[in-house]
Amino acid sequence: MIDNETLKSRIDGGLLSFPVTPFGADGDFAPEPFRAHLEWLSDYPVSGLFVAGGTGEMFSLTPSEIVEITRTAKQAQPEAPIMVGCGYGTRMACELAQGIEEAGGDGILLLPHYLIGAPQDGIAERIRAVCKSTKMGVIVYNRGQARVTAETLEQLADECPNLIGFKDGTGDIDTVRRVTLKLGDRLSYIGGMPTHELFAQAYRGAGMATYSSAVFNFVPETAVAFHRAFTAGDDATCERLLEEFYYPFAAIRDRKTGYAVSAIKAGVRLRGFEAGPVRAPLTDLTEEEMGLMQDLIRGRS
Ligand SMILES: O=C([O-])C(=O)C[C@H](O)[C@@H](O)C(=O)[O-]
Repeated sequence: MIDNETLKSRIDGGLLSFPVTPFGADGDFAPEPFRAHLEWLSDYPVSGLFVAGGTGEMFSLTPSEIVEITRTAKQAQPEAPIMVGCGYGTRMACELAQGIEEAGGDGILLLPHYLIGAPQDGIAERIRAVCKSTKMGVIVYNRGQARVTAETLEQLADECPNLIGFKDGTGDIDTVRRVTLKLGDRLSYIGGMPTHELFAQAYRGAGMATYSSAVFNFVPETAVAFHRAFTAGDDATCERLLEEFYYPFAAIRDRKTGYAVSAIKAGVRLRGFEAGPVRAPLTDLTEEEMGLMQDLIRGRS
């Protein structure tokens, strides 16, 4: 297991990959296409792999599948830090974190709990319990019904040495700025909005020096070029890529709820990997939309 300080500094340093989870004709997790896809992506520079995250359809996976995905990712990329989506209710999340640790994971991304709104002290207690259940680094995914305040996070960071990161998918720049200001370099910060490149420059101003890229799954050349320009402060290149690729992609993505994941998986299939369909409740793109994706990819690879 990579130690938490090293893990934290790796995350701070670069682009983060969130691979899709391939499903076979029988609907089960398909390890071979997963390995082949990770192998292809490994030619491009990233700081870490987050498997079974939002883009990896964590919300549609069973806990045992998440453990199997961890093991497969670690075997396929033994040198890469492997962070894994973890979540559901508090007990399940603690048990799952232990399964991920045993399977060779280096860290977890703690996704929101399920169904019900909860008060701030309850949300904090869930994070605390999960941190205590594992030695791995824990990154809190601030999103949906599990939003934390800067004060909560500061308290948790004092109590839990293995709390190493904060990823935001809310778009609430006020909270993001309060968190980065209050916690400084105690945590790593990851911009995690759907198609985060659309927000990356704004988030940089709020103290987020890196982000996760879902489009990296199928246009790694473009994702790396954007991240390089972002890191260098080359806003003109970021803006050109927004106009040429990201805004047309967002127009397809915005056609239906859930396409922020489905369109990514479609892109992976179009690049020649047997990623299979998304699982319900998500739905796949239509033939017409696949054609739009194909046009978008053409010329970028
Ligand atoms: O958990 C996830 O997959 C994410 O939210 C990360 C994605 O990479 C997101 O940042 C995006 O769509 O670019």
